[in-house]
Amino acid sequence: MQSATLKQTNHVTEPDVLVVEDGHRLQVGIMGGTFNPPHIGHLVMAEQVRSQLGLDKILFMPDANPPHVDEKKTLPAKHRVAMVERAIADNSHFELDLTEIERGGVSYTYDTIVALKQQHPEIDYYFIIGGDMVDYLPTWYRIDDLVQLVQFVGVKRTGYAQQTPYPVLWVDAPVIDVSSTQIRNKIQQGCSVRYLLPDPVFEYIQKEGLYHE
Ligand SMILES: Nc1ncnc2c1ncn2[C@@H]1O[C@H](COP(=O)(O)OP(=O)(O)OP(=O)(O)O)[C@@H](O)[C@H]1O
Ligand SMILES: O=C(O)c1ccc[n+]([C@@H]2O[C@H](COP(=O)([O-])O)[C@@H](O)[C@H]2O)c1
Repeated sequence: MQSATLKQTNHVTEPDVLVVEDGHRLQVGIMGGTFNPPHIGHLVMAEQVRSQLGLDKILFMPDANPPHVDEKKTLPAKHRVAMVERAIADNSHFELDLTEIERGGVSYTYDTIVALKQQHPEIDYYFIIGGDMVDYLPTWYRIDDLVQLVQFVGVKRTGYAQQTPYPVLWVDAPVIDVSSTQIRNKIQQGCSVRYLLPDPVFEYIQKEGLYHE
């Protein structure tokens, strides 16, 4: 794939101004999640998808209220946004996107992709999900319409084929068996989480006293 030239603003609350200068469509991945907190599993899968599919960039998009998670258990958006900023700061291909936080309400991916495609018809979007989530795609809001608008990318265990009624592009990546839930539990138990998330994220958690109760 020939790469397109990106021109972007640094203002995180506005969608980036993306200009295709050589006539090629931009290929942009979306890593959506609660990021409570972001961890190396998210970063490894995003980087593997970017590199293996030759995507121009990956948008890290924290959700406002995730469709399948109990709202009361989710940390306020300002903390999750601050942690994502810190987690992706050293990768120039990664970018924070506040589309869902700013829209508020339940973050249905269909609504998000419709909004993004209206703003940027020149971009092809790839929505990245963990292989385990692919089984749940039939439960997603307006999934039959959504698959017409976005290419789903499933990150799978090497050599493990998965069946799905929907078109999913599979990418192999090392299995990093870590989750935000596991990290929250470890912090609460006073157990080390070093190397499970980037140091700047852990420093933020400590500074703000998150997850200790
Ligand atoms: N270790 C991992 N390896 C591959 N994919 C992952 C991993 N952790 C999360 N994901 C994927 O990242 C996306 C966002 O996940 P999310 O922010 O909910 O993280 P999580 O670790 O699953 O959180 P929680 O434990 O709170 O449910 C989802 O598509 C999920 O499948
Ligand atoms: O739109 C839906 O129905 C839908 C259902 C489940 C998950 N999602 C999106 O998938 C991403 C990962 O979800 P989660 O619950 O693992 O944080 C996040 O961006 C959610 O908004 C979307």
